[in-house]
Amino acid sequence: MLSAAAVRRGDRLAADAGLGGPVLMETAGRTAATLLWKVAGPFSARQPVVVLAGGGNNGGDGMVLARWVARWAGPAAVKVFLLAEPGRLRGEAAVQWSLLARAGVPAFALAGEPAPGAQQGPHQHQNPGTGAGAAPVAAEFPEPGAARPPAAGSAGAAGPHTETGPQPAADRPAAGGPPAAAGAGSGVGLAVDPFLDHLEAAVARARVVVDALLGVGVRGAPRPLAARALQVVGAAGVPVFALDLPSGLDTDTGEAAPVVPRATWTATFAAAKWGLVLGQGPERAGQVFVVDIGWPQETGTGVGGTGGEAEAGAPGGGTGGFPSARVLDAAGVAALLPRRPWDAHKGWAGHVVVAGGRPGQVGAAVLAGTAALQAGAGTVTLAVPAPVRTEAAVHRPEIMTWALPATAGGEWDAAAATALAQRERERRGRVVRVIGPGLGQSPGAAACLAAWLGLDRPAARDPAEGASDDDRPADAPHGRPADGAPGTDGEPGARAPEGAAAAGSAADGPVCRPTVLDADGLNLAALLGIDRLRERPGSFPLVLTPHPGEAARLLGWTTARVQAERPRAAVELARRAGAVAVLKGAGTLIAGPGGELYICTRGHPGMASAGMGDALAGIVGAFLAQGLEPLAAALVAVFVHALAGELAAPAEGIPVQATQLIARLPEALDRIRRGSPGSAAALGIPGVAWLRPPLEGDGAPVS
Ligand SMILES: NC(=O)C1=CN([C@@H]2O[C@H](COP(=O)(O)OP(=O)(O)OC[C@H]3O[C@@H](n4cnc5c(N)ncnc54)[C@H](OP(=O)(O)O)[C@@H]3O)[C@@H](O)[C@H]2O)[C@H](O)CC1
Ligand SMILES: [K+]
Repeated sequence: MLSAAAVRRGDRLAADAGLGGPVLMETAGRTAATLLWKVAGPFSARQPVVVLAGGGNNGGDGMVLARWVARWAGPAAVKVFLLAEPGRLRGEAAVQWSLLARAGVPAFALAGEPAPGAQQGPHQHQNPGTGAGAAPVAAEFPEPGAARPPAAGSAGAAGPHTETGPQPAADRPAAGGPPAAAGAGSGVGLAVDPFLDHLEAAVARARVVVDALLGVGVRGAPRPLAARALQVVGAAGVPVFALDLPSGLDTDTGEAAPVVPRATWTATFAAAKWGLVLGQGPERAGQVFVVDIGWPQETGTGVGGTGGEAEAGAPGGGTGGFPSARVLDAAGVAALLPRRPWDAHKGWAGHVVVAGGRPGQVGAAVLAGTAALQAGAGTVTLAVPAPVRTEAAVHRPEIMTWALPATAGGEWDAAAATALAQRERERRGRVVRVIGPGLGQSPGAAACLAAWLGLDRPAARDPAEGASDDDRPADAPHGRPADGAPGTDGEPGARAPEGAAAAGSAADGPVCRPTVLDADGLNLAALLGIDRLRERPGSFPLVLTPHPGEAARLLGWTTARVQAERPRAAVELARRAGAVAVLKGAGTLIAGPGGELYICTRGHPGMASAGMGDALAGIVGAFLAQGLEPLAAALVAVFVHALAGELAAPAEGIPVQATQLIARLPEALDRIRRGSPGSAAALGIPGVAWLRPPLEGDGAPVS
């Protein structure tokens, strides 16, 4: 997942490695043409493709695509509208414009003044690739006010002609003339209004419109002329296939002016861009495909190396804009999953203690505990205030309950901190805490949290912890992943050293254990101060799972700022807490304390419902309990949670209840192990992968 600045850097690295613009553009345009054919083809003169091209390299990509469609289906199957004066094109776009002429692709462009001394007429395309000798380079597309009548022999001169050869100027359609004349009158330069009229007529009859107007080079909202052309496209109601980004979408933030197209498909090049997953990006981009255009592997990007879904890394770690992130994929997650030895017993898979619940909010703790169980925890206990114990116990017979000291009103009492630690010591095996679901923010709960985090007094190691792994087979793999796991680099999978799994205070006091903080656990931590979390004794594994509101409280930002700067917010949470941070929401982000950043593109809006966060916290706890290091546990949990949410939904966006998601967790795990969800192979085009494969829910199989 890249910022605009990182894309520019990746481009430079590719060029330095000998893969210059022409090669990359040809790969981009041709692969996009193949993909377009697959999703919307076949094309013909009766089912044509209309390409709206801009004067930059995004337009160049569109012209390459047009050339290939013409080659496969004949020139009449495609029509190009260049919203620029051909004489002002430079570099690769100029080369592609002249190649269009040789391919006989019908095209319209804006009229411009011929350059002094420029050759006129059909011969000018003999001078390809320079754009030189043509009009002086303009800094901008002409605006409506600057529209000029078509100048005979001007704009069309350097550009395409028809399959029947260049036509005399007299054959060109007059302004407002019949667009069907595109064959005979192609390559002509038109004033703005007739250009837009022709575009409108062509789009109305098109099978699909390719949006190649603006890519990552866009600055600000589309200017008036570009906006008018995009309006024409949007009004037609024809499916739109966007190249790199829907034109005008901000590459980094996903901000979109109203005219930015709502594409049905977007083919994005080299790696996904933040703007496709943030802000309005997801609703404007439609189904996003990541196209490997051959950036050298050293740039750290591309989809080729994974054998799976989109994986996009940081060329040099991301410069400017947002930090770069890796896209979680099924293959990478599968490599991190814990593998149970055949003789595993329940102690092997650890013990999850959910500390939460209070009168009226017992369900949150129950959901976290049930999710932990379904995700593979060996044993699960709900540690709750005594008055709600029975209520907590009735849901799942497999789950134990501990009744802890409570106030008269049933809230947490400060004495519960020590009571919980005492009960935990009676357990063998790895104990992991999930603190927060339904906890409340009472003074007693706050005191407990500080004690559990070891932030109430100096702490030391828990002597009981030394025996914790005794009942684990000596050679149990603890889910250690293969090194170099694609999609995750393997590094998060390394299991935390045994000693790091727990640190704490004297045997009679509170003990610190691997911990997941969620919900009110986070709100109370915000009151303690996020920076204090770094002071926790022994730096025991800690995973924070805030939603944007909780993240805002932790960081002292507004929720709006967190949402506008999600990548930065996630990295900041992890850095300041010295912990793993999971910033929930559409495109959940997972950040490690060392600056690692991942994004999960799976899941769907139907998962925005009560109890989903509680379930996720429990799942993270389950993978910590099964021996995964915190970053690996968070990555696996987020992906499994999202996939289970997809499996539980009959269709995208249909509401899913937390209990339904939890019921699908074993199936989600199984699918990931088998490597089935959304593999690139299912798409059938090497080097092209879904950023977010189609929903695999009930009744919605991958097609
Ligand atoms: N990632 C890769 O390795 C490759 C990407 N390719 C494609 O190239 C584009 C980026 O190309 P670039 O030429 O840098 O920029 P664009 O084509 O996106 O846009 C530049 C033109 O847009 C005009 N512009 C800019 N802002 C606006 C605006 N707000 N309204 C209207 N017009 C605007 C700009 O005009 P100026 O007068 O402002 O200069 C340019 O005309 C990338 O997205 C990929 O599609 C390569 O093909 C392969 C390698
Ligand atoms: K575009």
